[in-house]
Amino acid sequence: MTSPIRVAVTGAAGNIGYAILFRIANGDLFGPDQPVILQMLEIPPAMKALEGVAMELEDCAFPLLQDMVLTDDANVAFKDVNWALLIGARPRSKGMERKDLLGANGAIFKPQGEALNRHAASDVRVLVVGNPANTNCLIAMRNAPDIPPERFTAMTRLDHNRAISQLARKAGVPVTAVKKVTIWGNHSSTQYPDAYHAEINGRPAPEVINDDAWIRETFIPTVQKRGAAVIEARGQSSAASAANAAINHVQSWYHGTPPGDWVSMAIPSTGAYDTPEGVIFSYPVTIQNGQYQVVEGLSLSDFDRAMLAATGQELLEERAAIEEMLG
Ligand SMILES: NC(=O)c1ccc[n+]([C@@H]2O[C@H](COP(=O)([O-])OP(=O)(O)OC[C@H]3O[C@@H](n4cnc5c(N)ncnc54)[C@H](O)[C@@H]3O)[C@@H](O)[C@H]2O)c1
Ligand SMILES: O=C(O)C[C@H](O)C(=O)O
Repeated sequence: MTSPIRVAVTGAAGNIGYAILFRIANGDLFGPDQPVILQMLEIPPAMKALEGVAMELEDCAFPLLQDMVLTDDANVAFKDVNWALLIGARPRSKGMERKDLLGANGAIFKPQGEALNRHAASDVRVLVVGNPANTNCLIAMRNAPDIPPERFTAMTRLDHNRAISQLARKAGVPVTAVKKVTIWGNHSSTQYPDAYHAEINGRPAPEVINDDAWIRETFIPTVQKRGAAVIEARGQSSAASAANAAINHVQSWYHGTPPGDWVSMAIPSTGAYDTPEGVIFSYPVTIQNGQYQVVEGLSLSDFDRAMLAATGQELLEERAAIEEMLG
């Protein structure tokens, strides 16, 4: 029997937790033959709710769900984990920017980075979803000095998926016709959703769209502000689409990217395309055998460069605001 993969999920009794746990237990991350063990972390007041979620997981009788751990101790939750999905954090409410959460949420990621460093399996890979995701990821990474930094990533896949859908709708094509979309930089309203290097049915997206004003004045701000639009409409931040994007992120990292396409992942900056060092920056990446690589050789216009510079600058400012939390 294949040995199980241990997946830690923090904030497991929260909204995203509720949308993601059942899919993981169903085998959506690693396929239909790979058993999993869910190691779920919550804070003490949410433990009772977590017990209810665990009862429901049990009631699904998922064949691949080999065991569950429910705990309010990060040392227990991260014991021997192969994957850590760091979701637990406060969501923003109407009128807030994600970086307004930095003080409250940043403090969660220092002890979690330390606990991962002490207890995770040697092959651990980390996805940070809790906002502000890039800078929380930086905090966790810097407090886990024994884990190779490239194992720490933050989620811009939801923005990536949003961008695909917007382009497909505008072009009147199925989402599968849209490839090579990129989200550059921060998971924030300064992110740069890049349609200029994208393809639709194998042709340059700007040529197919043939409406540059729409790209600049509608597409880019729609993707940048979609999280806020969902909060405005639902009264709560996106949960099912965020869970779906987290599943996609892990799937791509685990199974690889298909030929002729790439995905967006926020990773420790490589300095590529003149991006700032020492932050978690989202790039276009291809993935093979569990290793991601930034797509090289894209030619950037002045507009692209200005957009990258703006989001890079915001990441530097976020880092400066939490400098004391970096190990
Ligand atoms: N990167 C993205 O694209 C993206 C998308 C959607 C949401 N988010 C972010 O994900 C986070 C979670 O969103 P949600 O809707 O599930 O929120 P939620 O409030 O429904 O759930 C968060 C859960 O985290 C728990 N929690 C708080 N502190 C914790 C800690 N120290 N350890 C473990 N658990 C802890 C809470 O008890 C709660 O159950 C928010 O920060 C939200 O902004 C990110
Ligand atoms: O926008 C938010 O605060 C939630 C999330 O980051 C999103 O993009 O939907």
